[in-house]
Amino acid sequence: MNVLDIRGLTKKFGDFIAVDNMSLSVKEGEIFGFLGSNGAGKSTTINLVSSLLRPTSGEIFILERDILKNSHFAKMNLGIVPQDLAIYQDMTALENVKFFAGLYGLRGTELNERAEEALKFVGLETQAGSYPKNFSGGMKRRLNIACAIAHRPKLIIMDEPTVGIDPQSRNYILASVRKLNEMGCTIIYTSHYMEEVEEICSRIAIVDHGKIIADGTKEQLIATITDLKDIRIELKKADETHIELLQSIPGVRNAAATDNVIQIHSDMAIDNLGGILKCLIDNNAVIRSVEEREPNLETVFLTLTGRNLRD
Ligand SMILES: Nc1ncnc2c1ncn2[C@@H]1O[C@H](COP(=O)(O)OP(=O)(O)OP(=O)(O)O)[C@@H](O)[C@H]1O
Repeated sequence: MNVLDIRGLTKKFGDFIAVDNMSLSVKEGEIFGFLGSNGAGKSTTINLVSSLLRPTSGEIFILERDILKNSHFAKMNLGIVPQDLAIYQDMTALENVKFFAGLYGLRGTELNERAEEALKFVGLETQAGSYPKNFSGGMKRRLNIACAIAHRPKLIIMDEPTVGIDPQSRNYILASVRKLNEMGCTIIYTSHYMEEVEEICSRIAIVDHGKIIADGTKEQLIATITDLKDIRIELKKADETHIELLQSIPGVRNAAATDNVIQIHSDMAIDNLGGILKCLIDNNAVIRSVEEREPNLETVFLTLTGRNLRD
């Protein structure tokens, strides 16, 4: 069964098209990665699925029911972990979870039990009576997750839940995603951290300018670009001139710099590493290291969008 179906979804803000005729299906049991750079349209899509925004056109189905015609059903089956923390500082951790679970219609003993269960799930049971203002960023994120899962939704959408938190909390959140999935939840996980998506997602869609430009397992996506090699050259100082010159070398499909690391995707069949290094040296670059890698998801993203994920 499809837990989510998006058909021909478009959202315009004035003349600007944030989501452009998008179609997408997520099957029960998937951890579905929704990958895109800043402004690609991920959050707008999530806001449409959670009915915070109304589509300009198109349809959305949760568990095969149109969300506009079955708004209560859609709400009960959906848990959203928003990008911006949605927790109240002046309520305790437990009160926060109870408040959100209450919005989904839970009452009485069931409300108390589910709220405590959700707090335990994110490892905050000993902090039930504490106020989030005293929490670390990672603890706040975990509380945010507890608020979204207490009503036991079938579909959980997490919008960049690991932004700006410590590695320990990040690992905790990734483990929670897996555990929720094992418990039967379907997860949509948006991120612009490629490694996370590669690590936990069974299927990945790449979104760019409001469109899905690729959709498949990691292996399927990589198989679309296996004729490319990935060369990384760390320089003392990289600048735009280097990028422009490299782009004119035969075989180089694209080159981009992040900090002082130049990433080049080049035709596997053309032996041009010597030429690339010579070009850099001739243009006064000081080379710190050179590495050639197998193609990965990042290669796919860069090839398809012409940009690094975190530009
Ligand atoms: N309410 C709004 N009014 C006008 N433009 C908007 C509105 N909301 C979003 N946009 C624009 O729509 C585009 C998509 O934004 P969106 O937040 O969906 O991207 P995103 O992929 O979630 O990016 P990020 O990773 O930064 O959250 C952006 O260019 C954004 O500026």
